[in-house]
Amino acid sequence: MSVTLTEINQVMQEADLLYTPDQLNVAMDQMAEGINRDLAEANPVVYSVMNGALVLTGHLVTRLKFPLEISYLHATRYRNKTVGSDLDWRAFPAQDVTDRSVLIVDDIYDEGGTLAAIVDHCYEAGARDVKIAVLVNKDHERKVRPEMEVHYEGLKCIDRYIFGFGMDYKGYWRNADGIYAVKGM
Ligand SMILES: O=P(O)(O)OC[C@H]1O[C@H](OP(=O)(O)OP(=O)(O)O)[C@H](O)[C@@H]1O
Ligand SMILES: Nc1nc2[nH]cnc2c(=O)[nH]1
Repeated sequence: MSVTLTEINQVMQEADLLYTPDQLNVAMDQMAEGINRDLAEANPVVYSVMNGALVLTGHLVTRLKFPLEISYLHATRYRNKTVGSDLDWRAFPAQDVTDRSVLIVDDIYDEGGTLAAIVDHCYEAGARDVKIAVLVNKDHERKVRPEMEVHYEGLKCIDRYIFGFGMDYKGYWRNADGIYAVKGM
């Protein structure tokens, strides 16, 4: 997909700010409180779902006050586009998670196809327990697995295409320190 810097800059200029950095910090404090409470004795592997979870993971793990391992996996449904399709695994989890506790960290739970596939993969690989932490849960009725539990959720968001704090608009603005909604989307 070709995109110009003019478009990228215009998207930011016209975007609606949904959550400020201060609001994100409060949300991440609350997420960390729950994770510290539940997983302090669990010796978990924390899997950051690339690329979107890169920013959240860095902020979240410094709030966790117990021993853990950090790793990553790369699965993408959107491929820097604004509409998702089938899941493309670009890097499978590397650790042996047999009988381990796993914490999946992702930026956004939208339709849930990504998280559902990752959770299934971890259990198939022998994980004892898989928990999910997301910064944003998009509010709509299109969840592919509505019964899937999200254990640590920072914020709800309206049903628009959002970017910032790890989330992209056509590959850009993952570096924005707030969360924004694209005008008209
Ligand atoms: O709930 P879903 O509808 O499955 O969407 C959520 C996924 O979409 C985004 O990833 P994306 O595929 O855009 O890749 P990225 O992490 O590289 O941005 C996001 O990081 C989640 O992993
Ligand atoms: N950047 C971004 N990625 C997503 N993946 C699923 N939903 C979204 C969204 O609203 N924004």
